[in-house]
Amino acid sequence: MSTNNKYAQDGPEAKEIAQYLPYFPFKGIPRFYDIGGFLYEPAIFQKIVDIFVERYSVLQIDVIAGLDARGFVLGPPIALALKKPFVMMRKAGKMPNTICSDDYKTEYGNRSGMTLQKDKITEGQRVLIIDDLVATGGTLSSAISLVKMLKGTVVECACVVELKMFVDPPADSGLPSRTKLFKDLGHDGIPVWGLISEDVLTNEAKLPDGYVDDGEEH
Ligand SMILES: O=P(O)(O)OC[C@H]1O[C@H](OP(=O)(O)OP(=O)(O)O)[C@H](O)[C@@H]1O
Ligand SMILES: Nc1ncnc2[nH]cnc12
Repeated sequence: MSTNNKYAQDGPEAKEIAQYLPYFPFKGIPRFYDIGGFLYEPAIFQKIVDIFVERYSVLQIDVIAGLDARGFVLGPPIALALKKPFVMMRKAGKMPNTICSDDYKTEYGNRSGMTLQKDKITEGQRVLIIDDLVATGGTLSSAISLVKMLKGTVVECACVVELKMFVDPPADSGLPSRTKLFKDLGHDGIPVWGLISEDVLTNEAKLPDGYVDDGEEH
């Protein structure tokens, strides 16, 4: 069974939503995409949820997993609409009785393992993973590992934003490759879907005078 492919990446709906996803220099990178933009616009937030619900309403899913922290904002309304259980994949040390992935890297930082409570996925269950954005794929890889540790199957990883520059960058670019990372970890073949890519994310935030990048990691 496959997804409902009505909404193409960077299609008209994606282009509209992209206007509410500003970017600015933060955490030491030039383009940090801020989901706070669309969360502030109920009609746009609702549109995103509706698009995800439509895409996955035709797929057999047992559990929806959201990633700490921004996947916790997007996952629950989608899980409620699809009437599926929602499980949290949290950064280490936050929940009892967990399994833990290996440490992983994001576009701008190193992370200790991601965790999941042991009883939240059972053997053979079909899991949809949800996050706001995929860049290097380090975070999604940790989530996929957790599902595999509990013998579940990841049906897809779904994100509002997919930064395509990391999918298969030229060797001389210096960028990490998501394709290589997934292959090295045995995750190749697991689908990743993003509604919006950097190609249409053109809303550069106007920075206030005196703006400083006070993000956690540099
Ligand atoms: O594909 P990657 O390179 O791994 O980057 C993507 C991840 O980075 C951000 O999370 P972050 O760890 O900054 O956590 P936050 O949601 O708490 O800000 C984002 O929400 C994704 O989970
Ligand atoms: N460019 C980016 N913007 C927002 N969150 C991110 N997480 C990893 N890369 C990111």
